[in-house]
Amino acid sequence: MFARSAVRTALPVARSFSTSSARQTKVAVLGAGGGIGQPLSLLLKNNPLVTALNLYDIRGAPGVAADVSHVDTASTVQGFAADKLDEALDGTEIVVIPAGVPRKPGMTRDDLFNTNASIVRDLAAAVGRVSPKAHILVISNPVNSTVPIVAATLEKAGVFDPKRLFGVTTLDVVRAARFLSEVTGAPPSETRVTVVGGHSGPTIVPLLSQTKLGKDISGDVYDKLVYRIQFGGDEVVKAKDGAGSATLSMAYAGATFTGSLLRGINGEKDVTVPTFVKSPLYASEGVDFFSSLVTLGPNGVEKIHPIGDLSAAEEKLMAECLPTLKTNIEKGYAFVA
Ligand SMILES: NC(=O)c1ccc[n+]([C@@H]2O[C@H](COP(=O)([O-])OP(=O)(O)OC[C@H]3O[C@@H](n4cnc5c(N)ncnc54)[C@H](O)[C@@H]3O)[C@@H](O)[C@H]2O)c1
Ligand SMILES: O=C(O)C[C@H](O)C(=O)O
Repeated sequence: MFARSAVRTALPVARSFSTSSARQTKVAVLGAGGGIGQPLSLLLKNNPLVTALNLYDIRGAPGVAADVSHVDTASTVQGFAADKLDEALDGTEIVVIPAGVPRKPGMTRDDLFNTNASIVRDLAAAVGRVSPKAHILVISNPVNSTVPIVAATLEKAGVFDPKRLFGVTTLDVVRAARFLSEVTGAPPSETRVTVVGGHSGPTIVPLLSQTKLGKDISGDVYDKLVYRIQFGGDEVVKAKDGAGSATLSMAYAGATFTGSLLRGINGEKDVTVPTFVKSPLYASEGVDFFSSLVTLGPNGVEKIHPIGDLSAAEEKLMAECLPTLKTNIEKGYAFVA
């Protein structure tokens, strides 16, 4: 459908940078006391491009902040209790949102909508009021709906900038690299896969045909690999047996994506990773948000890359993805309207 994109699909992990020329960047984590929030805050404390870290939660953030603040990196850390949201957001350039409830076995991500939609809407409204220029990174599920909820909330407030809103789909990319490496025996650094679409079961579309080591996988091995990438979240939910969903791998993925955005904001060129953004790619089919390779720059989204050539199997996956994604997005919009 589209010409194959020439961009590199490698997943940049959080790396060390010289901070001498880096600008000051205050990052807020909303939901910092949770299963994702705590390790994510620790990993962000370890990123030299973060100069100040504001940790907010309705429960426990000051304790997490006191703990993380002892790590001997340069950034400052402050914790904010439930009634201090505006203070937590003041002056922030990046707001990462892992606030909300996780799944239990037997639930879909969409089953979280009733609880998480209002949490995300209220946090987005506060960001729009206090830090309208902040980049917002949404982790809370269902991502396919919570990102449109944030967009619609900011639109209502007259401050929506589509270049600054991201659904974090990095865990799908992390899983795809890991699982493909298990099939091929090659290290994950050589098995990077662009994963497009959304973040739930059939809306997750791994483009194995565009990878050197994945393009010839077929038959049962292909089907099982795609299924594992699409339903990797369920694997963790089942193994945790009622105690939640992925937290540690998600913290790694969230810190990786935040690190990529920080590098783009700081002027590094060609930082190109998959993320769920307001996108023209399938807008003609009524799908306003879509995850694909995006180049990140000082103002957030710099370029949304074409999907590239799809194999017949991927065309089929895409045909399954789009109607569900469209429904999920419309549900998010409708909640705010
Ligand atoms: N995008 C992804 O790939 C991905 C991966 C894993 C989990 N998730 C999602 O992330 C969310 C969090 O998962 P978790 O395991 O950390 O859950 P958790 O229950 O361990 O933590 C959630 C935290 O959010 C806090 N919270 C609730 N309401 C809040 C509010 N109004 N303001 C601030 N904080 C609030 C809670 O107090 C809690 O500390 C879930 O919705 C989960 O489905 C997304
Ligand atoms: O599976 C979940 O509910 C959490 C997350 O979206 C994941 O992919 O691990």
